[in-house]
Amino acid sequence: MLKISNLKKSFRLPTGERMPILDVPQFNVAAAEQMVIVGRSGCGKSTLLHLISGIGTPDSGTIAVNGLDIARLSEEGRDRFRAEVMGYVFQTFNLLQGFTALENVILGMSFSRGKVDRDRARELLRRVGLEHRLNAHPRTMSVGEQQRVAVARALANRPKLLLADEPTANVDPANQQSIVDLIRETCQEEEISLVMVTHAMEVAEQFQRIEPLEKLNLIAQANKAHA
Ligand SMILES: Nc1ncnc2c1ncn2[C@@H]1O[C@H](COP(=O)(O)OP(=O)(O)OP(=O)(O)O)[C@@H](O)[C@H]1O
Repeated sequence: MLKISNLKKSFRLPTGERMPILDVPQFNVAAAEQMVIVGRSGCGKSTLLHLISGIGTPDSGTIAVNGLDIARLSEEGRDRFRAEVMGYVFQTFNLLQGFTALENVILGMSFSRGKVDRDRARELLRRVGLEHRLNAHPRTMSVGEQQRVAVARALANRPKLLLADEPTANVDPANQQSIVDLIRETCQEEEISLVMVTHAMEVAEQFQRIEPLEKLNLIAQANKAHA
């Protein structure tokens, strides 16, 4: 499902110098596999998810998603491919403030070829415990409630690959587990591959495959050696 090879990414510093962030020789995720990436703050986890989703572009290397190298597509091609094939739970939610919870989830569907399925949107919101908040606007919702809307939106489109960046960072333990259960059950039922970033060890430990980014990323290894 996901095949990464020789992926490199750096950012330009204000001084003009380039700071290398990622050097990942290989990272693969099988169809319907569920795995987590862990690692210290700043080691490049969100950057890696941005590259996989095509929000960012690598300096070099290949990122094959469902057989297509996303790094070779135009920006428009990447946006379309992401809308059709991927779901993304952003660390900062990225909900549209002018729309209700239900509308935000429905909007997750309408950028793809799939037809809008209001019942699925309602069902996903029910499963994250927000059936009473369907018509609420994000600004009137708690941070944890907004996070749950973001999870429902990412699953709305029946993606093939779900990228989830700290999807339980802002919720209490009971809601944390219900979000993890919703994500994992939906991914299992619909054969969605899952790449989840988390700092919560009690979440990570529920997965068979836990990859510390420091192990995948030669830059993080070098930084650790110099620390
Ligand atoms: N657009 C950017 N320009 C310059 N530097 C950036 C940019 N985006 C990220 N970085 C830097 O790249 C490094 C990796 O950032 P990233 O957000 O991927 O880390 P992370 O592992 O997800 O951290 P956290 O666990 O704190 O969310 C950090 O040092 C960050 O400051």
